[in-house]
Amino acid sequence: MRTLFTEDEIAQRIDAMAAEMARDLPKDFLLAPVLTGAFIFAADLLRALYRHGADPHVDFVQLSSYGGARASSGVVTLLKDFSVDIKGRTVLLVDDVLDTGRSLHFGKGMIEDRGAKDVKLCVFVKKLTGHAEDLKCDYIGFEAQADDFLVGYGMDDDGRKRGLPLLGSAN
Ligand SMILES: O=P(O)(O)OC[C@H]1O[C@H](OP(=O)(O)OP(=O)(O)O)[C@H](O)[C@@H]1O
Ligand code: HPA
Repeated sequence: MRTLFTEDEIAQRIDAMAAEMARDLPKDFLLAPVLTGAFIFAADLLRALYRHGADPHVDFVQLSSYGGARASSGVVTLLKDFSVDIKGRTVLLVDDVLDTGRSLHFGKGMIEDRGAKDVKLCVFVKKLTGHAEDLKCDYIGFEAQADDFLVGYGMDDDGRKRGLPLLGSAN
């Protein structure tokens, strides 16, 4: 396992992202993390937002397309829907990694279909893949190479390594 970004680098980057979001987003925005991978990033981001004066509502959605594999199945399955009505709201959809882009594309489509006022996309790390879905992210923490299989900071390798506090590459 190779370290790509340390705990300190991650904390500093999240603080800077939160400062930008707290400045730019409306006071009543909804923070929507995509389970499972985004739960660690979302927890740190939420507390950094609070330190910067933003106090959003939080609601989770759960999507799955990889299972235990290192490559996308190509099909995104909705495992848990939003619990709140998102009509008319500004939603910040938060994921751990953008790879093919299918998951965020799917989540964004759901939010738009439900009549949100605005959808912003935020990702902890964007892989420099030739994205299957052409998605514009509003907030990007880090970039990684397409051939790195990322682990740690919420990201798993067949269910393991989510708790690793840094961002690593398994290959
Ligand atoms: O851009 P993509 O190619 O769609 O890949 C990104 C998605 O893949 C992972 O989810 P996964 O399906 O592995 O579920 P998990 O979050 O439960 O690990 C990750 O958490 C992202 O949601
Ligand atoms: O590189 C990755 N690591 C873990 N989960 C992932 N889901 C998409 N890409 C990745």
